[in-house]
Amino acid sequence: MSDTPVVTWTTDAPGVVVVTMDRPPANALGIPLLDGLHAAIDAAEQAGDVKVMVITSAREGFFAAGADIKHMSTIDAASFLAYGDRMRAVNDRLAAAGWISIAAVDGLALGGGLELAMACTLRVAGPRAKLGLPEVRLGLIPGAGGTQRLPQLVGRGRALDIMLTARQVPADEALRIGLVDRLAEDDVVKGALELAGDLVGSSLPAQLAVVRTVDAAFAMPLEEGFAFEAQQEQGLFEDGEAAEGIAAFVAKRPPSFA
Ligand SMILES: CCCCCCCCCCCCC[C@H](O)CC(=O)SCCNC(=O)CCNC(=O)[C@H](O)C(C)(C)COP(=O)(O)OP(=O)(O)OC[C@H]1O[C@@H](n2cnc3c(N)ncnc32)[C@H](O)[C@@H]1OP(=O)(O)O
Repeated sequence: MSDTPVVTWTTDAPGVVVVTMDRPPANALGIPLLDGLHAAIDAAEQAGDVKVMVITSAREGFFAAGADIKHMSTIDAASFLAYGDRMRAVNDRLAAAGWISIAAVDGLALGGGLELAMACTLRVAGPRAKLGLPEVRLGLIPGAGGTQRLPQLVGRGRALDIMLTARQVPADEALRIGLVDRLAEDDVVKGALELAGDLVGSSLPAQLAVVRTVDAAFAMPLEEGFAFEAQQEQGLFEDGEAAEGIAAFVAKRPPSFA
């Protein structure tokens, strides 16, 4: 068994961490890779100063090929459930993290690999990116959040088309339908870091409140969503973020946010 870490992380700029998956041959999301992603999230939580996390791949042609089918072929139902829980836990931790996450995809992101990318706040695709949820070809459904997150990004009809046909969506179509947010001409990590650079100057608490409020719009009736929005806005006044942003504007100086 190789002791080469399958997940590494580096800090490329203040507040920005780049997490790289490298599990030969296809970044199948087996236990070693899931454990590595949990460890990277643990490290970011312990650091306490992460504003943006980029998640990418060192595997040529692959972001992540999905759940580890070979592993699934060897386990019983109970282990299958535990495996699914561990995969969903990575996605749920990312979706609720105290930072903005960006999936930098320039290869195949299939099944659980696309579910991982969709659990991130934003997605940047390179020209070689192809994204899909082919689980029906295995007699499965996208069981790590894909049936919930894909329709929120691309709408019901397109989500059904993608999941029912198991097809791979190329980068340009993914941008057009909202499955990815930006296209990088070549170096997808460079593109993700440019996006990170557009994020880090603003208030992270305010950005996280925007993410929570947008997500709430899919989970509650409109009037409750308006009330939740007002509650989030009030919290930003109470924790001083808004006061600092407004004072900085008036004083014509850069804000010093939390
Ligand atoms: C029983 C009660 C349980 C109750 C339910 C409980 C809930 C369970 C929830 C589980 C969580 C679900 C999570 C997720 O939604 C499920 C999935 O992700 S399923 C997997 C989805 N992914 C795929 O289907 C992709 C499969 N791979 C391919 O189609 C092709 O490999 C490819 C990616 C298109 C590449 O094709 P090629 O270029 O031709 O290359 P190869 O096919 O030769 O592959 C190269 C090499 O990589 C290995 N590999 C590729 N994908 C995987 C994979 N997903 N898992 C493991 N290994 C993979 C492939 O075997 C080759 O390896 P080699 O043979 O060379 O050693």
